[in-house]
Amino acid sequence: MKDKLLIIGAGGHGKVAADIAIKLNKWESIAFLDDDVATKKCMGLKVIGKVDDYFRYRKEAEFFVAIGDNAMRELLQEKLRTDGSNIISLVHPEAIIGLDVEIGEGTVIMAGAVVNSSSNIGKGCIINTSSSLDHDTILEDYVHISPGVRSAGNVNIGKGTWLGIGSVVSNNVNIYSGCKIGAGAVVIKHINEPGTYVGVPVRRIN
Ligand SMILES: CC(=O)SCCNC(=O)CCNC(=O)[C@H](O)C(C)(C)COP(=O)(O)OP(=O)(O)OC[C@H]1O[C@@H](n2cnc3c(N)ncnc32)[C@H](O)[C@@H]1OP(=O)(O)O
Repeated sequence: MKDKLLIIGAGGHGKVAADIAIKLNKWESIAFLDDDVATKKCMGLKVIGKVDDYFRYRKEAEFFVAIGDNAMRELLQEKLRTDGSNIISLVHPEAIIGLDVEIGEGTVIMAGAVVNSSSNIGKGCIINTSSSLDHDTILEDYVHISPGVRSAGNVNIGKGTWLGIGSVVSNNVNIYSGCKIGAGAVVIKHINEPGTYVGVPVRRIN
């Protein structure tokens, strides 16, 4: 463990990641890297360089990639990893994690989220505020579970899929990689093709 944490991305998602990191009280210093040179501070923490500056800090710091877009987060996290950077995950002290749960590197679990027992959460996932994933969930890498999602037991969610705010997934359902599930949508059957799905129950719109 290193005593410096660099959060990549000083936007809204970066703020929430920083909030968790500060509350965890594990690092002596926490700062941001961001390509917007106009942003000098975020959450009272300094922005000390651009994203590509990670390379010169990679021996002395740990990193968290706080970019909301699943594809961009994947690209950057994989680049950092290839260059030997140490990527951490962040779990809010008021998230509830069941027994026998695995959490991949670069994943964040936010305040009030519940991940129930025997679930396997991939790398670079976002499990957002007050969402719940029930027992035996599998999230592949770089999935985003938005605030307030309710997902039942034995659900599998494919790589890079985004579940919109307040969406609901029934038990024993698989959702394919690269899907967008709209705000408030209800998924009651397997989704076997990438696409954007909305409504109750969901229908594909593109
Ligand atoms: C902490 C945070 O803030 S995390 C972020 C959380 N944010 C979210 O969860 C946002 C979720 N996003 C959505 O629901 C979006 O509407 C998406 C991704 C499903 C679709 O976005 P787009 O592809 O831009 O679709 P667009 O807005 O053009 O809408 C296409 C049609 O689908 C309808 N539609 C879009 N979203 C929904 C929805 N959630 N439920 C029902 N209908 C919808 C639109 O009304 C429109 O219908 P029309 O053609 O009859 O006018």
